[in-house]
Amino acid sequence: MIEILDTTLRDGTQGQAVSLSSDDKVAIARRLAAFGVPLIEGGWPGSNPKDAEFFARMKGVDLGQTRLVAFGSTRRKGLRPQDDASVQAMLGAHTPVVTVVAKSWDFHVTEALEVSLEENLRMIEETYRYLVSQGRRVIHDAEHFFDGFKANRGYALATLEAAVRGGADTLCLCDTNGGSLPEEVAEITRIVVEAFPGLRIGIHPHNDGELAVANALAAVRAGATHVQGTINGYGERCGNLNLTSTIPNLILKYGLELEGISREKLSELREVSHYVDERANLTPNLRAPYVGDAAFAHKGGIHVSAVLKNPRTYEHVPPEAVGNTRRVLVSDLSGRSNLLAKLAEAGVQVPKETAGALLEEVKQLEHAGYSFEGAEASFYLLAHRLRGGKLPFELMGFSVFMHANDDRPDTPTWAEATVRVKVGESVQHTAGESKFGPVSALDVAFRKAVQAFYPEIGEIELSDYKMRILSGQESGTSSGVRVMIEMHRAGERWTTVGASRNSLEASLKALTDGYAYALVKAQPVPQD
Ligand SMILES: CC(=O)SCCNC(=O)CCNC(=O)[C@H](O)C(C)(C)COP(=O)(O)OP(=O)(O)OC[C@H]1O[C@@H](n2cnc3c(N)ncnc32)[C@H](O)[C@@H]1OP(=O)(O)O
Ligand SMILES: CC(=O)C(=O)O
Repeated sequence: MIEILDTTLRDGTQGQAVSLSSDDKVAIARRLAAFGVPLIEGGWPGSNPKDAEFFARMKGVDLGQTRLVAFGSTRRKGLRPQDDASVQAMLGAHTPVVTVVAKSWDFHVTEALEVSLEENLRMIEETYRYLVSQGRRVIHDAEHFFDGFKANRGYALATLEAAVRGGADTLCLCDTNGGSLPEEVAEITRIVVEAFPGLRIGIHPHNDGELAVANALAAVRAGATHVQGTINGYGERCGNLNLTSTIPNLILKYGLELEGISREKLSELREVSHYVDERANLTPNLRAPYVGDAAFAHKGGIHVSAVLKNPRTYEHVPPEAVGNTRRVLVSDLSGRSNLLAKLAEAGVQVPKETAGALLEEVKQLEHAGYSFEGAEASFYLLAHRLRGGKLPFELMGFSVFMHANDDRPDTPTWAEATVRVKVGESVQHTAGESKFGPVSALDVAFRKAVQAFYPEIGEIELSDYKMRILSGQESGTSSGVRVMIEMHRAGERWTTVGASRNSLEASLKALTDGYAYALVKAQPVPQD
């Protein structure tokens, strides 16, 4: 049975760009407890008022089977634990479990702590004896254990012995600098497991060599039964062990049982990962194994063709096992299978023989700068048109003027736009203005032209607008651009694409596709 200690709220917040309010910390602790994480390290109460406040707020919170853990360090040199403010703050958090970081590398003892090797051993033993006497379970975080072991094996093992004499029940071996290799971790962990029978041995790897997951798995194979990491791998420098990759590896690949986190619970993994990113105000990693949007996204035509026949051909685990979904991407690397699968998602059945024309057009447009991979609404419209479906309007032309008031520099610039749009048999010629720029003015003019015929477009809002220069085009301001636009209405979101050497034309194409998609989707889909 493997015990997971989540340190997202402590070591995770030591990562660059990771900052959590105490509200965020409470919410994340609740979510992790509902997921079944047995130990949640909430922070260092002696470090800052926010962490102290978090532990005070958590006193009234029921986390079920989950136990909250306070973090701290061994007593300062020359002090009794009873007189050490940091040790007292750990106790003041009133958690049943504490994790204590202690030095195990002789170099660190003399260089960073600036104490003798003997004093460090006393600091460990006395701190733990005191914490245990106060009713705490003590997890010993052996900082730099692997580097320490390689430098001075005898001393590194002596620090563990001091921890055991003090009453620690878990010896967690930390790869603090994150540079160890899996074979070293496996060998050293095995030696420690054999040297301390009956004690729980743990692993706390960092990801500086991008080996944290491999190192955790190596340690577990060598006998470690306690694993420390963070959701999404947040943490100091390159991050901590990513639990969102490690937990499914332990359960699905090694068939191990995890305390509190069952196979069924694993189906919440993607949601937990995105919840924590949302709380931390960080964009989810597209390519995150198991939980990322791309983790089960198939793009190559050959892959899609095979996946549609049997998903195991290109998927190492079923996406639903971790709460993710399979996605088929449409691009210039597509075959007819991609297109057919994408159309089927939208409820449109097309025989494989008639998908050739659509495939050809997709490849031509992608060559011209379009990207349908993330612009599923534009792809849908393209398919609709090629299958003889009518579009609700036709854009016939547009013009844009920018006005700047040179003699009144305090007056903002403003844009004026006109559009000509054919709706049914009627040609509308309308104008719009905006102080927010030419795309906004075009939008005002366009809505004016179309809204009398389709009042529902008044409910549609723009949520995102991205423009980027097309790769491979190094022609300065005359380079082609691609514009991606996201729109929403009543909880539904869709994305469109436009590409051109003229940024306004690309914008207007993506914008009008966005409105057309909403109107076309509202009509019944004609079937072949
Ligand atoms: C591997 C890890 O992730 S360990 C956790 C690291 N996390 C953090 O440091 C975040 C929270 N830290 C803090 O808020 C502050 O650093 C505090 C409150 C802990 C200490 O602040 P300060 O008292 O101003 O000390 P400062 O941060 O400058 O230096 C750290 C001190 O801790 C000492 N120290 C380091 N490790 C240990 C240890 N295991 N046991 C005892 N003392 C330690 C250092 O020797 C140094 O002492 P010195 O001031 O006598 O030189
Ligand atoms: C304790 C800890 O966070 C480390 O050694 O990395």
